[in-house]
Amino acid sequence: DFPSGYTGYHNFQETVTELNQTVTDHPNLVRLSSVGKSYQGRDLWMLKLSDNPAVDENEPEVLFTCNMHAREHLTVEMCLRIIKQYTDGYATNPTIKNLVDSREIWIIPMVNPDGVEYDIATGSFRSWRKNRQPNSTAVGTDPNRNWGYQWGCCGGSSSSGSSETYRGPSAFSAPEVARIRDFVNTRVVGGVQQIKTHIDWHTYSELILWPYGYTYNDTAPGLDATQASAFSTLGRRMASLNGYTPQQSSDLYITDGTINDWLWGVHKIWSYTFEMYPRSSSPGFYPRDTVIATETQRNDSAVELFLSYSDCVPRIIGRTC
Ligand SMILES: NS(=O)(=O)N[C@@H](Cc1ccccc1)C(=O)O
Ligand SMILES: [Ca+2]
Ligand SMILES: [Ca+2]
Ligand SMILES: [Zn+2]
Repeated sequence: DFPSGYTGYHNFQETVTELNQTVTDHPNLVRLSSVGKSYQGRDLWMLKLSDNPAVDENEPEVLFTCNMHAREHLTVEMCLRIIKQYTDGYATNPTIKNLVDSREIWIIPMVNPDGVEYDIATGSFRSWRKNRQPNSTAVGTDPNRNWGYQWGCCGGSSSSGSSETYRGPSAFSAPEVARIRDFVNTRVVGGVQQIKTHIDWHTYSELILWPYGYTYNDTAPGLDATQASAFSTLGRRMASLNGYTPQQSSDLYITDGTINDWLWGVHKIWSYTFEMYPRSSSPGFYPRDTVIATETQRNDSAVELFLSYSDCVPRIIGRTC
């Protein structure tokens, strides 16, 4: 489990308990389901947050994914913060009520439960990143290099099983990735993808990143200048609210097979990565639990702005949808 100084972070079971408690406390706002199983058989839990949550209403849908990388424990706390903010705040905050009533928000707080449990199993952190799926030479596929848009195209991932950025033997070979793919694919209703926007939460560096990651070019097939402008305008506006640095993800380094590139490339979902606190390698992946409240609440206004534009991101540059 988490060592002393870090017990405020949620392990897999504590996350499940928190989700179940949310259902108990707010049965008219949330519905809990699993999108399937991790490699080692843990449920990939997903909470739906909306009015009439048992009904598929014609409302823009939003996806939040957290803890794809095992050691990035602050990110599960970010998903739990969003859940708390938009359930506990519903009765008293009209802005929150309006957003919950007019959107359907899907939250997957722990994308990589096997990796999380492995990272904390000995009581000392192991700096584990990947999932726990064996490969021909080692263990672990990087879930953020295993998506099937421009998979392995461009030197933004590794073919070596021991690498931290191992892309897997094929796209979607990681069960955790395949299960989220399957869920997103079910949200194509009448030929229209219902999910409009997405944030994938990572640590660290305090960045807001948008596609594409596989090319340095600002525009590329399926991402024109207007769309690039909408991505950067919303990205910059959110960065002004949380103090992170906004940039196209390839300005950081080239990546291929990321969730962002697949969600945009295949589904035209406005997909961002937020790299949370800290800015640098001290304390890097392992800030003590005393920072959780501050560093999750730091994103409250950016998340609110994001949800407000989730019906039509190009509205931020004066376009209609
Ligand atoms: N969280 S991190 O340390 O793994 N960094 C991320 C950064 C990242 C995330 C999404 C697109 C491009 C780059 C990564 O997947 O490499
Ligand atoms: Ca609804
Ligand atoms: Ca819907
Ligand atoms: Zn990460």
